[in-house]
Amino acid sequence: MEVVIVADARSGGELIAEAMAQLLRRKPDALLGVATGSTPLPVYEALAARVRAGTVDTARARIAQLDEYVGLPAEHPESYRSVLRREVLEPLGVKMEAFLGPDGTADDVQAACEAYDRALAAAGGVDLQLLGIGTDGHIGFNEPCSSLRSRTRIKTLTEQTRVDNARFFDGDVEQVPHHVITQGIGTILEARHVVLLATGEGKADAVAASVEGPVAAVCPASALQLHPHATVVVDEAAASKLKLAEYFRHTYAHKPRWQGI
Ligand SMILES: N[C@@H]1[C@@H](O)[C@H](O)[C@@H](COP(=O)(O)O)O[C@@H]1O
Repeated sequence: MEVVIVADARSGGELIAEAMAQLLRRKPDALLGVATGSTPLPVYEALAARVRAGTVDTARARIAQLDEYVGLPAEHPESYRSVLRREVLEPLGVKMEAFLGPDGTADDVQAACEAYDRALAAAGGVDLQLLGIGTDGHIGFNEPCSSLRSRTRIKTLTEQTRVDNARFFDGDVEQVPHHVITQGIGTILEARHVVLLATGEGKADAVAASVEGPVAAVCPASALQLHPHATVVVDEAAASKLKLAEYFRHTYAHKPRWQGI
């Protein structure tokens, strides 16, 4: 696992967008796994700026969804499908035909989850999966004690996550669904490169537990320690509880630049 400490969210966005751009230059039909939440927005903005500047071509890029609310119609403005269309696909100029996501309104939710795992595999697997992190260490919607080998499935949100996400539902926690579909931790770990971005002091405890704590289901993001190519990009505030911060700074500062992240 590589930890990169950046000055601020904007620099983190630039760093990860450049990694995505390099991937797309190498593999124009790369499958990018994307996350919702406010943290990844600087990544999408920086990548969209490259598309507008003509330094990266997304004509053949494909986008895969990480998680979804159960029961929200696809056209609901806060369904993650709508959010991703608005914040990722449209700015990047990627068409819905190149989008993969689970059906949050399926009658048979379990079948929809299994179908999504099959669709990801049939698409050749995710090349780069971008993740945020919940204050409790969740990735996707894999709440604490999710199996470290879990597949895409239905989960019940903790109250804390519903409260955290109420800001997208007029601040009204009652509107936040209780159930979600999320790629499992095992599914996420199949991506060729996993990149987690965390910014702000509120994520400092979760980052420290994930990076320097034991691999434990109680902190789902700690599963990234098992991935052969995992990058954790954190701003100064999110890095503030890392005991090995100086070591991470030193190793990244002396890394051959051609290696990228
Ligand atoms: N399912 C999403 C996660 O994928 C995201 O990482 C998390 C943190 O969101 P934010 O980046 O806004 O703090 O929110 C939700 O729970």
